[in-house]
Amino acid sequence: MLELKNLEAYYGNSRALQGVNLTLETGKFLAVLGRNGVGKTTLFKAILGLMDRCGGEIALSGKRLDPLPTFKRAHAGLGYVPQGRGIIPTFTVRENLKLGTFARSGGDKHSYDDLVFEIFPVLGEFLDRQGGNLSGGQQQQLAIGRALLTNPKIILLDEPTEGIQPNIVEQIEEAIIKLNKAHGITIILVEQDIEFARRASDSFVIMEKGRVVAEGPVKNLTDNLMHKHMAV
Ligand SMILES: Nc1ncnc2c1ncn2[C@@H]1O[C@H](COP(=O)(O)OP(=O)(O)OP(=O)(O)O)[C@@H](O)[C@H]1O
Repeated sequence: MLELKNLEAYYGNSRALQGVNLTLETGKFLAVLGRNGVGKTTLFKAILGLMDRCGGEIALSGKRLDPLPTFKRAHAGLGYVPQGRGIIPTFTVRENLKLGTFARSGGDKHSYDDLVFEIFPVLGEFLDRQGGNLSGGQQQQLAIGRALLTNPKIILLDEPTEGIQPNIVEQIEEAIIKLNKAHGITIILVEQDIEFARRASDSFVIMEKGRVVAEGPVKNLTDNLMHKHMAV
């Protein structure tokens, strides 16, 4: 279980997260929704230890993560697929994937090495191609593959379908759902594509101005709520 208690995060003196409380059971799928600039990416960065200043508590399976540096949070089981994918363009696909393995904890037996190429065969075909020469959709697959190679318990995905051509969007969505449903990986997804969020997730939170303003099981994610809190 992942638990956030009164999580705050600051850019300088500006408080971008205003005390977020959240509980996510192992193996579940949570969608984090909200307009641009409400703090969704900041929430991910705070969970991962990528903010300069935070307050509150983060615990994974009862173990406090908030005192730990980012690499130890990765060892504890947090995988990240950042907005914009974060592929190193001059590294090959093989080298980009290798980066994921550096974030594993030693002696970890459970490995998704084969699964990466099973769900994204194109990565196996393009192992020696530079990351920067892949299409946007292929780069997104690479970013998800790299996160999988960290052997995560939870993957945080920040707008994985943003700017991706429609034929690959479907593959990426199905892969994310499979990682959750077939492999038991807990997923937290930031997404503007509400239909994907509805289809894939068990529960949702909607953020405004650094706070959670609505939450519940996904069946309660009504059109009314969407209109009230999102630009649809
Ligand atoms: N590096 C930064 N320095 C200062 N303020 C920032 C920085 N990054 C984000 N912010 C501010 O923090 C707030 C939350 O931004 P954040 O990127 O977390 O929102 P978001 O919900 O992820 O939006 P988007 O959907 O556009 O990615 C915004 O007001 C934003 O302007």
